[in-house]
Amino acid sequence: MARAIIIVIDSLGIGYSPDAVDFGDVGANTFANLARAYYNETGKEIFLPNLSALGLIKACEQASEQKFPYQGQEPNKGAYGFAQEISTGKDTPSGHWEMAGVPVLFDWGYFTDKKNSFPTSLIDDINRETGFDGMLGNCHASGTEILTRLGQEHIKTGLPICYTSADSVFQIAAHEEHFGLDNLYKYCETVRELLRDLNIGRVIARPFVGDSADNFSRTGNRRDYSVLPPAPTVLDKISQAGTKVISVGKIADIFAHQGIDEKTKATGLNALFDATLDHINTAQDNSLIFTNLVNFDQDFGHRRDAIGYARELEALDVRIPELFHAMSADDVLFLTADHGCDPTWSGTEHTREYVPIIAYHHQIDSVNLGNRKTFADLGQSVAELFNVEAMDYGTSFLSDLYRK
Ligand SMILES: O=P(O)(O)O[C@H]1O[C@H](CO)[C@@H](O)[C@H]1O
Ligand SMILES: [Mn+2]
Ligand SMILES: [Mn+2]
Repeated sequence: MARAIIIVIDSLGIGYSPDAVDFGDVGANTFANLARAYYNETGKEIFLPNLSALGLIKACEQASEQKFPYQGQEPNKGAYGFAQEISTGKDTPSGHWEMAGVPVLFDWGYFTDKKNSFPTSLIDDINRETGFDGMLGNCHASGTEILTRLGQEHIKTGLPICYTSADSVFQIAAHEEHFGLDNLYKYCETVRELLRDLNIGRVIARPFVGDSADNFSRTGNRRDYSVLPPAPTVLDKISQAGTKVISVGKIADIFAHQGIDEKTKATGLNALFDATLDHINTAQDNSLIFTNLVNFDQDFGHRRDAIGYARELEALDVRIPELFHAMSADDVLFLTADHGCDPTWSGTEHTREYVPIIAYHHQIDSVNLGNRKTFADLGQSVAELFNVEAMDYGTSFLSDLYRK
């Protein structure tokens, strides 16, 4: 039986979607805009020979009806299309759950006030349950900027740094040594519990190290505490039917550990990629290897670092042939994204965009999958591939991958 590999290039949007106006994101295009910025600042075209051969550039050109500078090839071995999100939010869980066949059609709870973001009653409950005298932050912030601003005070006072964003999140930054990793995780678990009536998607532990504002840096020990997806995802269905579902990176956290049979964590693009390859080299038949490449979003998208993002895409492109080499005759590879995060856009938030859907197996010709109406088309295709009952959302494109 087949194996499937899904790799999420976290935040690689390919052009603002028709509903971007509701998000203030008309004009955003993570991929095209970073390629332009890279060309304008370095004089070089982004070099993506492998991802372009799979159709990534074409998918973006189709989604946005725009051209941008790149060096690569015409699509010649893969299926490529662009998918619109039907979930209400442009956050990571919504994007991942939708691609797994379960869009988020309800509204998340949000902390909308930029300052004094958390309700006083919630802060009181947190202080009482955790035994702390207070918290720092209590505002909207970028996770790196807030360390520069409050990291020192955190070390001095021992109080955790709590912040949020336009996403449905409660984030907690704390020093790995001064505050301690276990204490941070314990604090997060308490907050997760106290948020139960507010419909907040995730509590995120953001541990960091360093001894001054110049060198505070976040570590790979981030942990996401997600609520459960609103319905069984394709991961639950195939896992129950006997497919081994293997998470690489933060996939397991995003799915609240539902429908996951094995997990490997790793930090950084190359380590995540190596872990994915290890699983492709060893996983039994009838497995799904599901990887999230968080660095694109966390280190470049939110940091509004277009040049870094472009270089990271080139670094990913170089490694694509290793995937082909590791894949067996029946294996199917999917590349996609969960939302946009245009590094040339104002602010530091995600952007409402189409995402690419790329598929590859060794016998595939170049196939244009066109405009997909929901990310759930991927989940529906995975359901068909592993022979489980159809999901409620999405249209499978599996047969298109074997069209001659
Ligand atoms: O600025 P940092 O801490 O990276 O936060 C970002 O990461 C969160 C989760 O993706 C988003 O809500 C966004 O605010
Ligand atoms: Mn994401
Ligand atoms: Mn993000």
